Amino acid sequence: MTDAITVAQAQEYDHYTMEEVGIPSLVLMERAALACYRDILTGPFDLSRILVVAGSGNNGGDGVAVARLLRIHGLNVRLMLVGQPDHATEQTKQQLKIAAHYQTPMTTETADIEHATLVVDGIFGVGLSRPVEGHYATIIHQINEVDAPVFAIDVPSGINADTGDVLGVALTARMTTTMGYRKIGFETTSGRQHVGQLHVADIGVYAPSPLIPSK
Ligand SMILES: NC(=O)C1=CN([C@@H]2O[C@H](COP(=O)(O)OP(=O)(O)OC[C@H]3O[C@@H](n4cnc5c(N)ncnc54)[C@H](O)[C@@H]3O)[C@@H](O)[C@H]2O)[C@@H](O)CC1
Ligand SMILES: [K+]
Repeated sequence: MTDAITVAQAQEYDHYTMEEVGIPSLVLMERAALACYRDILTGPFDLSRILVVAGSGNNGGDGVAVARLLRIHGLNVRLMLVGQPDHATEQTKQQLKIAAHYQTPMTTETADIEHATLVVDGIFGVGLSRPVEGHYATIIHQINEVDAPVFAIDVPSGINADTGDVLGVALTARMTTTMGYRKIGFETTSGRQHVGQLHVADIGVYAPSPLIPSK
């Protein structure tokens, strides 16, 4: 089994793939979203009422793309943004435009958290860099309180992917689909407990290696 990697390595490999290899960020994002969409459809989930919760970073972008894919598939999905849309990354803004094209229903109602049969977590991924507070913490607590299982995109939000530690508050996922490689923090007791069933998605991001000339 290939080695687990750190957050820094994940970010380095992403950067290398986009800048050296030349695969655009949105292509990687689309591949990440398709992998999550496939794992959601084939997973042990009740897909009657899906709530996708998205932050303003690229983890959120993955989430917005997953919501759009589920919508096109004809499922009852709603998208809840927890970040500031105007602070969103360029990729996430583009994903919001595409989701709007397909009339992906949006919600701000916390009642939709209670009514969900599945919550898809696109709040934070490997970009989590400080304890979760404020509105983000409130939403994570509300999701943890309901029965609906959580599907986490890349990293269960609130978990430090290098240590598995909870940064303030974190979601406990039934399943996590992480991009490219397992993360070292997922192998700790806390990491395993929050990640649930782990899938690793090949999205075209690989460590620079002698087999693949980097220059
Ligand atoms: N780089 C790429 O093109 C790809 C990235 N991918 C996705 O992008 C994610 C990484 O995206 P980002 O680097 O944008 O970061 P995240 O989307 O993980 O985090 C969002 C932003 O939240 C802020 N933040 C950190 N800790 C916070 C806290 N405690 N409270 C409030 N805000 C906080 C940071 O500014 C961070 O940029 C990966 O986990 C993965 O899901 C994948 O789509 C693969 C391709
Ligand atoms: K996440």
